[in-house]
Amino acid sequence: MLDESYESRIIDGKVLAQQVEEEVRSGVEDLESNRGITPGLATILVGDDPASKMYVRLKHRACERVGIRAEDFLLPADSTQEELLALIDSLNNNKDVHGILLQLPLPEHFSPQEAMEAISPAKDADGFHPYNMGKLMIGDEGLVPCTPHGVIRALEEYNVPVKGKNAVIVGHSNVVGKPMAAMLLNRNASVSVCHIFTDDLKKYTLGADILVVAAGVKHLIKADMVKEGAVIFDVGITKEEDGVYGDVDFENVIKKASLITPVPGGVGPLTVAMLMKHVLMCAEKSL
Ligand SMILES: Nc1nc(=O)c2c([nH]1)NC[C@@H]1CN(c3ccc(C(=O)N[C@@H](CCC(=O)O)C(=O)O)cc3)C=[N+]21
Repeated sequence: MLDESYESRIIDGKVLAQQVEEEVRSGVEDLESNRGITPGLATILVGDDPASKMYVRLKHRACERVGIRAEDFLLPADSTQEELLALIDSLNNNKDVHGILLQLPLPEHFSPQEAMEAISPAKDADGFHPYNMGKLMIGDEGLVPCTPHGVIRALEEYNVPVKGKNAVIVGHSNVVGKPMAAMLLNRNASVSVCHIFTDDLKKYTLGADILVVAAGVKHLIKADMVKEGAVIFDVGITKEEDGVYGDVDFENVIKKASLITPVPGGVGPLTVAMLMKHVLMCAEKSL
C-alpha cells in the first residue's frame, strides 16, 4: 500500500474539479440573473459503445451539478455522415444550444475531422475545431481542448513554475499531446513531444520537470524513467477486469515525483469540469 508520507504529493483531480465546477455554477447563476440565459450543451453520441456512453453520462451529470441544460442526441451506429452533418447544422442554428460535444471515437465509416469542422467554432466546447486549434497555436487561447486545459489549471493551482522548465509530453494526439505542447510553449516551457516512434523515450522523460503522459499504454512510465521532483500528469486510462490503470506506474513513481495525478481521480474529472467551463464561455459570448 501507499506510504502515507507520499499522500501530499497526490494532485486530487476530484477536489480541483469541484473547485472549477463551483466557479462555473456561480457563472451560470450570473448569466441567468443578468441576461436570462441558461447555458445549454448538446452531446452527440453515435452508436452505443459502452465506454462512450459512460463518458457522456459523466458529462451530463456534471451539467446537472453546475446548472447547465444538457440535451442528449443519439444516432444509431449505421447512420450516415450526412445525417450527422444535418444534426450538427441544426444544433449550430439552435439558439438554446451554446456548446456542442461530438463524442469520439465515431464508428469507422464516419469522417470525424469533417464532422468536427462542421461544428460552429463558437460552439466548439471541446476545442477541437481547426479554427480554435489554430488560435491556440498562435497563442490566442480561447476554446482549447479540455484535458490539456485541466493540466494547465492544475499547474496554476499548485503554483508549479512553467517558464524555462523542461516539459515532456508522451503522446502526440490531436486531443491531448499536440494542444498540450502548444499550451506549455505559450507559457515558455521548453517542450519535447515524444510518441510511439521515439527511439529512446527514457532519455527524454529523465529530463522532464513536467511530464504529461497520454500514450494509452498501461504503466509505460516506470520510476527509473523520471527525475527526482518531477510533476507528473497521467492522462492514460486502461480498463482491465481488475481495475483502471494509468500510463504511469503510480505506486513506484510517486516516490520520486513532487506532484502526481492518480488514475482514476486525476485528470479525468478535471477534463469534465473544464468542459463545463467551456460551455459557460460559449454561452457568455453568445448574442
Ligand atoms: N468529443 C470528446 N470529448 C471528450 O472529452 C472525450 C471524448 N470525445 N471521447 C472520450 C474521451 C475520454 N474522456 C474522459 C472524460 C472523463 C473521464 C473521467 O472522469 N474518468 C474518471 C473515471 C475513470 C473510470 O472509472 O473509467 C476518472 O478518471 O476518475 C475519463 C475520460 C473524455 N473524452
